[in-house]
Amino acid sequence: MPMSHPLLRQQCLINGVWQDAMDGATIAVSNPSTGDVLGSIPRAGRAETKAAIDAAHRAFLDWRTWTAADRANLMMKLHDAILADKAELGRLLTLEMGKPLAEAVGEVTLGAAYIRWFAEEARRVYGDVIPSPWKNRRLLAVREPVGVVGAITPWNFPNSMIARKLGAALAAGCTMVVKPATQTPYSALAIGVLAEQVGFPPGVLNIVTGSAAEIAAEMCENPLLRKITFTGSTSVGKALAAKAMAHMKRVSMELGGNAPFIVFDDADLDAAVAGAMLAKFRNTGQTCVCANRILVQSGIHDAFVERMATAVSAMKVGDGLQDGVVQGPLIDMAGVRKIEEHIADAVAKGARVVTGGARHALGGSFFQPTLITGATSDMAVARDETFAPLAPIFQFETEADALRMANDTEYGLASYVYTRDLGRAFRIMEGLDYGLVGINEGLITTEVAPFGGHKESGVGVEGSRHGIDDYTTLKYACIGGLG
Ligand SMILES: NC(=O)c1ccc[n+]([C@@H]2O[C@H](COP(=O)([O-])OP(=O)(O)OC[C@H]3O[C@@H](n4cnc5c(N)ncnc54)[C@H](O)[C@@H]3O)[C@@H](O)[C@H]2O)c1
Ligand SMILES: O=C[C@H](O)CS(=O)(=O)O
Repeated sequence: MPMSHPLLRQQCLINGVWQDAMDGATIAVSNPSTGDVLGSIPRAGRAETKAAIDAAHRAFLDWRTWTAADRANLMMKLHDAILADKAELGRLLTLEMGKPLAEAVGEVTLGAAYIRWFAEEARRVYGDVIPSPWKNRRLLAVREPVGVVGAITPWNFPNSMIARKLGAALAAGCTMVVKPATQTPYSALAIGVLAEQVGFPPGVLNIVTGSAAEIAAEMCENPLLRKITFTGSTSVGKALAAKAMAHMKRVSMELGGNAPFIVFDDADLDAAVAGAMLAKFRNTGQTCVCANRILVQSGIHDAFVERMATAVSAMKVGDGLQDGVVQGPLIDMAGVRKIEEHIADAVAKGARVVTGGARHALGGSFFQPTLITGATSDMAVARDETFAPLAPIFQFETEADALRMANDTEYGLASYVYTRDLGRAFRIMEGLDYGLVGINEGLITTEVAPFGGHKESGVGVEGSRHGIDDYTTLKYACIGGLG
């Protein structure tokens, strides 16, 4: 019996019609806190995805003719509807993903903010009137919507990762086919419910759940689909980008991270500990911008470890719907095995567990928030994205050591530095090879600022005044015969 929730839909949304997979196949969706089955979703594949792309193309031919102001007005109705239902959307998100309810409602609020931001940006998609080199011609460069967009999104932020793509796409005049993560489909489907309620025309937003490989293959190969935007792991993103480029699709890739969190001797200790707790343990350590390595200068090291150990051991672990819980379960047992591997590898190479280090007494995929010291660059935790509540402390001596250690990774998404020396703050910010830098701040994401990675953390930028560009194309018009 599926759970009771006012925004629960257990079908795909294609051309404004809620529908099952053509062969009736389904996939169960479970609550990671309890293991209970919440419901199911269609196991759709290529045929359903083709139908969704066809619908999105037909809708695009009309949606692109709407004025930017009319698109923006409808987007603001979606923004208002999301905020009006943020409590229920947050509860649904916690049920399917496990994050603490306050974080879930915060994510829904951020998702609405992306929709509002791009509703405002819709009317600022400017082109150029170019000074002509010819007396009898006039030159224009016009920004137009790229067309039908395929979006594939992760489980860790099942609302805001869709909203920051959907907002930019709708504002630019594009239509979309979304494939949400199989573990967390209901937040996406709930956005579909609200879009339908506020009056988005059928086919503007389509949501297809099921076989990731089959759905992605249709997105890559279907000539009516012009762009693929992906948020997820670097390994999947690289493979998907290669397939998409084989068919000359535009691609945006928001991929994995391995954020350094640098603390200098002159840092405000309390602020640095508070920032490290946010950057490391938000979403139970399952964010792309999580501090994966905490680099602490030797002079402040012991004091930092003592304060951090107190904060880490004080966190309440449990079902995200329970009051006071700040750490939920990992999404699945694969996540548990990965943190166990990282801890075992680190200890075998000389690290010390200060607090945590084992599965939580609650069982299932709950894990003790863990702090280790004596971490070194030869450890797995230094090279791979842990994506779990594990805080490894590395020690460094000089500014040059800190930058070298921080940049010693193929990733380049988020980074953080705590210092009260302004010159040092700029030297480190300018030396970090990352798309995002938090200076004396551990949580920096906002819809108004650009979000995108360097190196193997991705291609493209989401949010900010730049985020809409990837959903447009430039057309050059040369008007001659003017006598
Ligand atoms: N840079 C960012 O903005 C950002 C944001 C959130 C998460 N992430 C990254 O995402 C990862 C965690 O999310 P995840 O576990 O859902 O990632 P994932 O790559 O396993 O899955 C992401 C999406 O891709 C789909 N997918 C899986 N295999 C596929 C395939 N072969 N072809 C096409 N699609 C496929 C999944 O169903 C899901 O919808 C982490 O690495 C995290 O850093 C990055
Ligand atoms: O996991 C990656 C998300 O982009 C995290 S954030 O909420 O956008 O910072």
